[in-house]
Amino acid sequence: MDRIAIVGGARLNGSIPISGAKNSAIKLMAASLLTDEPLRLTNMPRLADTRFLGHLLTRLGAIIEERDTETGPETILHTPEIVSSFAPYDLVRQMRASFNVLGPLIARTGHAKVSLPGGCTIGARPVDLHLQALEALGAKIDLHEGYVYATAPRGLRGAEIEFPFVSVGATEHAMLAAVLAKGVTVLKNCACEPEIVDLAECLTKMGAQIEGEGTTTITITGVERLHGATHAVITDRIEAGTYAVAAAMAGGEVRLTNTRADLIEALLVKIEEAGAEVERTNDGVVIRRNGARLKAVDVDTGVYPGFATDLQAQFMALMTLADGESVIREHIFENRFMHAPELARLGADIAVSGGEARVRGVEQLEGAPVMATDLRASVSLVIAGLAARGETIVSRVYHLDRGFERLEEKLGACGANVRRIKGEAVPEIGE
Ligand SMILES: CC(=O)N[C@H]1[C@@H](OP(=O)(O)OP(=O)(O)OC[C@H]2O[C@@H](n3ccc(=O)[nH]c3=O)[C@H](O)[C@@H]2O)O[C@H](CO)[C@@H](O)[C@@H]1O
Ligand SMILES: C=C(OP(=O)(O)O)C(=O)O
Repeated sequence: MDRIAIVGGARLNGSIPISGAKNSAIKLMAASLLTDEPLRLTNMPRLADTRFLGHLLTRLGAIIEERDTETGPETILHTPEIVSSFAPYDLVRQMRASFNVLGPLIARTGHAKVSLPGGCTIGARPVDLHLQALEALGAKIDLHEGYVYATAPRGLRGAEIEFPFVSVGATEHAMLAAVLAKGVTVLKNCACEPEIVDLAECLTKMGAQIEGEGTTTITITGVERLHGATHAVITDRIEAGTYAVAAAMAGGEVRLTNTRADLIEALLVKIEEAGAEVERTNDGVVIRRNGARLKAVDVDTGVYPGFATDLQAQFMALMTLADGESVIREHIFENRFMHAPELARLGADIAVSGGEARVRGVEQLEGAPVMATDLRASVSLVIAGLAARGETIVSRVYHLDRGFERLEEKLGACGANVRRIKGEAVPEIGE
């Protein structure tokens, strides 16, 4: 298993191009199952998660071609025929979003057998809302031995569905099924995340009829069939936010390009409150910090446009060096503070109680061996390592590789001392 070594102390100066969003790309890849024509996705991130999902889609009948073009990486997904409606445990357990093949499989073939999903262990993460939405659309769902068995022999029918609380994955899953259902579907209390808007825009290019994406009510008029399209994956706001925090932590001046400041406004306001300078540009954002000490700032995670839970660990790393006490409350996932004890190994002073963490800033962190526990937790340890005295070695970085493309290269180009220590290969899923 690879590890990442960081020697702290270097300021960051330079430019970082932000990749396409993992959390959008994987849903768009699932959407490709809805048509027998090719879907061409540009601005595609090359990540462990997109690779794993590629293995699953190939098993279901997709032909996938990855290209590096002058305008960037792209992937063409073409599923002329669904050759199997079975998504096995080994190909679904690694990543939550693999479960999103269930809706498209039912919509296209009328039946599916899909393993219950995995993903970051940041809470219980049930899929009850996904299944309730599919049932409301006319699917018959049974659960046996860790698998969802779904049938809809007469096809899916439009319905009115009100989610009892906001779920990104359930909103997307319902959209993926409803686009081919007969009649009109009205989804209420939907998530408004930018990745949902991106999915709606791609599905619309494929011929779907969708209104209201980005608001809490989405109306979908089902169509008989969808066709091929070309779509650019939206910028990864979590990657952008992560490097914004890294720049604030290490100091210096970092320009983030190929992204949108408006998508991380809730974070940028907090970075400004903490004392770093933020300049919103046409294609991203510039973060500057001189040597002055950061100030403690409180944060509450929330649904979009609130402060993203996927940036909470990174912000906690930043607060470990702030002057004063910062209170960080996690409202989305019940177990998303696993980075706290690892940050403590570097000298951070953090007290966790339920969904609240109190971070009392210290003058200096010191490098130490630490362990990545999930995707965003792992990058928070890298961020802390950038400002720690001496060397920090982060193990289990396969978590990080799920969602950060060429991290060492991107940080290294700005002067960070970050290198990968190659270890034994982790067996690749599906191989
Ligand atoms: C691959 C992907 O896009 N992952 C993102 C997605 O996860 P994901 O789609 O899993 O997150 P949700 O918005 O669904 O989860 C929100 C909350 O609802 C709960 N819940 C969800 C579904 C359900 O059927 N039942 C239920 O109880 C979850 O356990 C959680 O407590 O949105 C999260 C919230 O922005 C992000 O942190 C993840 O990075
Ligand atoms: C939690 C995440 O991913 P997943 O939902 O696949 O676990 C994430 O992207 O931060």
